[in-house]
Amino acid sequence: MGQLIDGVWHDNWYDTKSTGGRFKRSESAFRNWVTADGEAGPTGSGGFRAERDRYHLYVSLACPWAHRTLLMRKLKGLEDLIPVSVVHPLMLENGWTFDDDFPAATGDSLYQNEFLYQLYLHADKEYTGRVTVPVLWDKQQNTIVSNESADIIRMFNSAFDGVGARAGDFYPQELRASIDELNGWIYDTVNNGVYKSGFATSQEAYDEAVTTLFSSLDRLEQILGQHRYLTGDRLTEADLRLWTTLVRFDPVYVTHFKCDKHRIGDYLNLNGFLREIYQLPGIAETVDLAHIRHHYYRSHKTINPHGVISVGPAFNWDEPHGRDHL
Ligand SMILES: N[C@@H](CCC(=O)N[C@@H](CS)C(=O)NCC(=O)O)C(=O)O
Repeated sequence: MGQLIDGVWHDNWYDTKSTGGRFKRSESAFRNWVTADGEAGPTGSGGFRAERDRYHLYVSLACPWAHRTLLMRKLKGLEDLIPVSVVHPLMLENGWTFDDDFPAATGDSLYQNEFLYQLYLHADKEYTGRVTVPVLWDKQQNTIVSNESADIIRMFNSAFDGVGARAGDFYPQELRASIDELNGWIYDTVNNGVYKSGFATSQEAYDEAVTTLFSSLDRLEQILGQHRYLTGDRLTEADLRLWTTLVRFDPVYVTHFKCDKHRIGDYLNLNGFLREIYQLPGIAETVDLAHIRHHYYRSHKTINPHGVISVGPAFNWDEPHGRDHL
């Protein structure tokens, strides 16, 4: 686990000393957009037109941010348009690697790199910053279009509609204000909240994060008791973004990140919502619990030094979700 500084890899853990034990997530560095016509998107530069067989997605099956992109790729039927490489679940002294000695780890099918940081150097040989997944790669310009999952799912949602994507809009105009508002606090207190709890190195930082996390889960439980999805009766990107954290919660975050006030299985509505989305066509196959559990328990030596993987709770996400009445 480390980062690149002026193009050189340094193996070091997150610095929480300067922030009173608080984990601060860095901003993503590559923020260009694939658009239908190749015009620039909301950030970055233009020149990335939606085309078949031009882009490649690098993910970890363990990572909740990368998982968002796999969900959207699946729902929009982009599997044939945008191939995927999957990193090895362990993220240790070299960061993410392309070792393929773990089921479903593919290696780097484009460049046969050993480490993900080599791909970042391929895009920018002086790169300074974290080396994260997901990465959307452009095979034509040989560079990273984006390493920000929130932006990548927006591109997948609409940019490829003219070149063979499946119909479906998960960020509809009339719900954008509501989706943006939900995304804001869910990102900060839930998606990132579990990491802030787990990576906290002071009691105060942990207490703050875990209290806010469970207040948000209570609030979400209320919302999901009123309607089927977060914004009403339609599945949107806000639901997908929440869901990738929920699916990791009981198998990992409860014990590994000390998010142990309640399990998702204890909440009627959150648990039904988790199951309903899990049961949508194609979604269960995006969930790889072996990658998820091996990654967290074995990569974070500061919080689980011996890498022992807990037995994990029993659950069955195939049971009826009970949300048809909503
Ligand atoms: N804001 C980024 C965050 C991505 C991210 O932090 N990914 C984690 C994996 S779950 C990662 O690659 N971490 C490596 C590191 O921080 O060095 C996004 O949503 O795409």
